[in-house]
Amino acid sequence: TRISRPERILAYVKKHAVPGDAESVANAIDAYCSGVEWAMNIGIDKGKILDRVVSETDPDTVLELGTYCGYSTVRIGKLLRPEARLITIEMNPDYAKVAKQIIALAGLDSKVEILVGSSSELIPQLKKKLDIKTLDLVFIDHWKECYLPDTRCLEESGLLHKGTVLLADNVVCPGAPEYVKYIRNSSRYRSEYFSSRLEYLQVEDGLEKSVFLG
Ligand SMILES: O=C(NCCCOCn1ccc2cnccc21)c1cc(-c2ccc(F)cc2)cc(O)c1O
Ligand SMILES: [Mg+2]
Repeated sequence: TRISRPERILAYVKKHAVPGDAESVANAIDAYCSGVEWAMNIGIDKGKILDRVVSETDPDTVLELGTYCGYSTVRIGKLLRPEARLITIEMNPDYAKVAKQIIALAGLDSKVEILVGSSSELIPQLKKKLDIKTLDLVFIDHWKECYLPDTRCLEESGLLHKGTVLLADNVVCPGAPEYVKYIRNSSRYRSEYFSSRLEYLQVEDGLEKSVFLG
C-alpha cells in the first residue's frame, strides 16, 4: 500500500524544513497542505489565534489532545519557555510515530512528551505518571464527541486550577455542540469564541477559549 498522508507530510518536511528551526517545520507543513493535499492541522489562520493564546497564557505545563502530525505541537512548543513541558496524547500509533519525528526535526523533543493511547485512559493517570500538579493550558483537538467527557474528566482529576485555559479547535466544523453548550452555560468557565477559517479552506470554523474559574 502507498505511504500514509502523515508519512507524505513527513517526507516533505524532511526535504524542505531546516532541522532545529520549528518555524520552518510549521511553514513546510502549511506549504504541503495548502499546495499538495489537505490535512487536519490547525493551519495558518487558526494557528495565529493559537499562537496569541499560548503567548498570553505563557504556560509551564500544556496538555494537547490530538497530536496527528505534530503541527500544533510544534506551533505551541516553539513559544514555550525552555523549562515548560508539553504533553500530547495521540491514539493512533502511526500518527504518533510521524509526529515524534516532526517534533524532533523542529528541535522541540526536550519539551514535548507524546503519550499513545486514549484520552479517557490517560487523563486520570497524568498526575501519577508524570508528577503533574495542574495544567496551565489544554489544547483540545481530538474526537469532537470526546471534548465534553474529557473536560469533565479533567475537572474531576483535579488537573485544572483557577485560570487554566482550555482552547478547543473545530467548534464550528466539524463542530462540538455538546461541548460548546456545556462550557458557555457553565458558571465555572468564562468563554470566548474566535471566528476563523477551517484549515487551508474558505469554510468557517473557530476556536473556543475558556478560562476555568475554579
Ligand atoms: O477529526 C478531527 N480531529 C480528530 C482526529 C482524531 O483524533 C483521535 N484522537 C486523537 C487523540 C485521541 C485521544 N483519545 C481519543 C481519541 C483521540 C478533525 C477533523 C477535521 C475535518 C474538518 C472538515 C472535514 F470535512 C473533515 C475533517 C478538522 C480538524 O481540525 C480536526 O481536528
Ligand atoms: Mg482540529
